[in-house]
Amino acid sequence: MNESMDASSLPHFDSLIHSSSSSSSISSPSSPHLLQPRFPSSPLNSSTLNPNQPFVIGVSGGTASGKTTVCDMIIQQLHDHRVVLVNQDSFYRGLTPEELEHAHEYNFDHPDAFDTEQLLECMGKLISGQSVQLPIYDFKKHQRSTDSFRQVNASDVIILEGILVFHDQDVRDLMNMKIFVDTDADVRLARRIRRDTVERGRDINSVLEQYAKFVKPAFDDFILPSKKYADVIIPRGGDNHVAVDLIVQHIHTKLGQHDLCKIYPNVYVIQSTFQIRGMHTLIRDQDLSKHDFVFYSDRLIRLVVEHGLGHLPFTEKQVVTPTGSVYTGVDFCKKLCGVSIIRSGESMENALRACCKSIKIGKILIHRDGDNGKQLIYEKLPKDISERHVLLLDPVLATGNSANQAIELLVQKGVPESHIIFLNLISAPEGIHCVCKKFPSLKIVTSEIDHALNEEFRVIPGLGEFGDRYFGTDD
Ligand SMILES: Nc1ncnc2c1ncn2[C@@H]1O[C@H](COP(=O)(O)OP(=O)(O)O)[C@@H](O)[C@H]1O
Ligand SMILES: Nc1ccn([C@@H]2O[C@H](COP(=O)(O)O)[C@@H](O)[C@H]2O)c(=O)n1
Ligand SMILES: [Mg+2]
Repeated sequence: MNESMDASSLPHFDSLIHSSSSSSSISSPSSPHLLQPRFPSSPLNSSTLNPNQPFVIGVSGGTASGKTTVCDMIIQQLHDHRVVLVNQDSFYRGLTPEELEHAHEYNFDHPDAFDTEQLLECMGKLISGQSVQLPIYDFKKHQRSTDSFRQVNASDVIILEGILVFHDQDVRDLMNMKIFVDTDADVRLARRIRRDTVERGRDINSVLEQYAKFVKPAFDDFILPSKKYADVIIPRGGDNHVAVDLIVQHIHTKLGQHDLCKIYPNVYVIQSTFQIRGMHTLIRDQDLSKHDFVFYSDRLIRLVVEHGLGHLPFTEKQVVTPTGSVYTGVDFCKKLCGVSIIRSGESMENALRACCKSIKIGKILIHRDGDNGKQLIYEKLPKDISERHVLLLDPVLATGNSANQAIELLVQKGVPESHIIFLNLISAPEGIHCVCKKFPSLKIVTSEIDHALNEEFRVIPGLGEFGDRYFGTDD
């Protein structure tokens, strides 16, 4: 699980640390515990998912690139959320008396300078909603405070910032979003000289010597190679207001989303409006007439289908308008088809036909009461289905067992997983986990994610048997 140390990094590890490594608190890169997964309940590990997990952002970059500045800007703009900042610096190991005597020979830029085990433990607690006391590190004394801590409480957003927060895979796996602050080396060195002489009690010669001996080589060996893990790279750090605004917008969107959308990037819940909530309120009402149930279900289905079509690939197309001007637009994806899971899925066919003229629609029947609870009974699919994008139709996703059976069939027929868009009106979290774990590249588009399944595997609050209510066979 963990990054092993690059052989190329070893020469930069100072002789003092080599010679005293057995007595120093710095662990050997080959310590057996480092080979074990140390924090199994990462937010992306859905089997141990806590539905109220905070959004975790990692911010890395070279020294003095502006990481702390960017984090402060993000925190300021997220003022309507509870946000905490965790600095990797807090987890610097304090130097032993022997190391302190030769502090200028110590490599503070090597991954082993940090207590990553402790960082993982603290992050694990914060992610699971507990408060933690973070160590306070003194850059002048190269020591942690022995009598004071920084109390950090559970939050909606946790920002973990530091030069090497992308180095260790277990730490990376905690993050929902990774930002790399990319600032020119000469700018960084100039800032570092100013900061370290003004704030960290160093003289200019020691800053330059440390930079050449440790900071720059470690940047090349550890920090720069970790840039590839970033989702977003911010050139010019805190000067880049556009990038920071976009990041804050994205975080706002993610915080407003269902937790499952944060975990599974291919799950899309259509943006809720009072119209949509109103229609859901009606179709969930057990006293709604059959006629109205069909009417409002059809309206919602149409919205889901339109939204699903928006996820198909497109090509650029130019047309000439009656004014003689050129309009640059897009051309719809032509190679597509629908597949309905009988019987409820058939209720979605009209909406698909209304949006896509003469679209081919295949059918799959899965019987739920067979030996293993899911048996394929019937299938009729377009012969060239492997060349098409497939809109798979089922208004209610419950356990995900029949959906997986249907998707397996499509994949067997040669449809790439990423060419399948599964459309639902209502999805249960259990069904989403079941489908997304098995088919992570498939997209799910739904109008609402419900609370859970009950002991009879019915979606709660749900709307009862969709097929019976839609086709009038419920009395
Ligand atoms: N855009 C900027 N323009 C000028 N100075 C900056 C800018 N961003 C950061 N600094 C200064 O550079 C130093 C390092 O910035 P900081 O955000 O602490 O970087 P990091 O956390 O990456 O080490 C600080 O003294 C800070 O005030
Ligand atoms: N006792 C220490 C500990 C760390 N450093 C340097 O700090 C840098 C990391 O902090 P940034 O805010 O710049 O990201 C790192 O490059 C270490 O060299 C130190 O000088 N003394
Ligand atoms: Mg900093």
